[in-house]
Amino acid sequence: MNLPSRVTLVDVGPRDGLQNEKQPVATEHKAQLVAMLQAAGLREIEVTSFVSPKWVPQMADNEAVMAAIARQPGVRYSVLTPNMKGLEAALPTKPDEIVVFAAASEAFSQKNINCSIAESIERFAPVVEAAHAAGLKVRGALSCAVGCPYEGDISADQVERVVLLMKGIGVDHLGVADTIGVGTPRKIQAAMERALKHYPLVEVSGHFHDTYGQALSNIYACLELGVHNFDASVAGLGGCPYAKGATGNVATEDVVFMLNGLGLETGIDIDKLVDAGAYISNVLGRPPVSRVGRALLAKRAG
Ligand SMILES: CC(C)(COP(=O)([O-])OP(=O)([O-])OC[C@H]1O[C@@H](n2cnc3c(N)ncnc32)[C@H](O)[C@@H]1OP(=O)([O-])[O-])[C@@H](O)C(=O)NCCC(=O)NCCSC(=O)C[C@@](C)(O)CC(=O)[O-]
Repeated sequence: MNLPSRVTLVDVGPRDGLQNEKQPVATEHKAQLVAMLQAAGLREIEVTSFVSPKWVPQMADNEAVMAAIARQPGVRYSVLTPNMKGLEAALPTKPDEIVVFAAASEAFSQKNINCSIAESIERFAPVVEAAHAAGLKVRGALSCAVGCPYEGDISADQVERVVLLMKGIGVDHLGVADTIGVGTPRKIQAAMERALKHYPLVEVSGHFHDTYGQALSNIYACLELGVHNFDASVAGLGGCPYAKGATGNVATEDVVFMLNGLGLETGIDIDKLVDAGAYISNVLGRPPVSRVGRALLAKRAG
């Protein structure tokens, strides 16, 4: 089987990873995390979100974080914007890309962004148009692509329905997200195939939480389809505020270790990545969730 020879990883740790932290994380630590990720070779980093600070207090310093990052040429910095208010606040901070986020589940859409799927698409349409007018690419995240914490199983038909809605408003890239990590390889492939019916391979990505330990298998299953863009979160940081019990995204270190073993290029230096994971874990006062991170740190310590 021919797997893609090169894989692009978006580290979503600074946003998805930290958004659910109860203790405030200082802006300087967030900026330092971004600096260490780019030093490790990450070329796409999801930095923050322009959402309501009442809903997600940890992201309230979005403007300050965007001002504090030391931008490196060739690195793309993305931010989440759920509505025009978010986009208008984000644009002056000069992101390279914005992310709108819908769900394949009505209940999750209500809990996460306080509106139905149809209303969310209506809200995103002017965001996409304005982002394009500003020369920015728009990624779309599609949450609960295989399962929802409120509705249970989600069918591939439900996924395709929202994929088409996103495509209809001009979203450039479609990220298939297993928000609560219940997906297994064939289910993930079924959801992914619906995205691939409407988006080219290069504009589809996987975003897999590792709650049930399936994320690496799911990434491999997507590689088998030729998908070569994935989100991951350094140190396995994260969890969604609207998906109780869901753990973080698959750890970037674990993904890079697997891809290195498969001989697939990422351009990422795993030792520097482990440093970034150790740094933020130290800030948070707990060991990295990443098994590779923990193993390599233990090896270093002798
Ligand atoms: C979407 C809203 C804002 C709707 O929230 P709402 O309450 O329906 O909005 P509203 O328009 O009625 O406004 C209510 C208040 O929020 C303010 N407001 C309104 N919009 C903004 C904004 N953009 N930035 C800052 N403030 C905003 C607005 O100004 C007003 O302020 P007030 O008058 O009460 O002082 C809210 O539901 C929200 O912020 N939700 C948070 C969603 C979120 O961040 N979820 C986590 C990220 S998604 C995710 O993690 C999943 C993903 C992407 O990783 C993939 C996966 O794994 O599934």
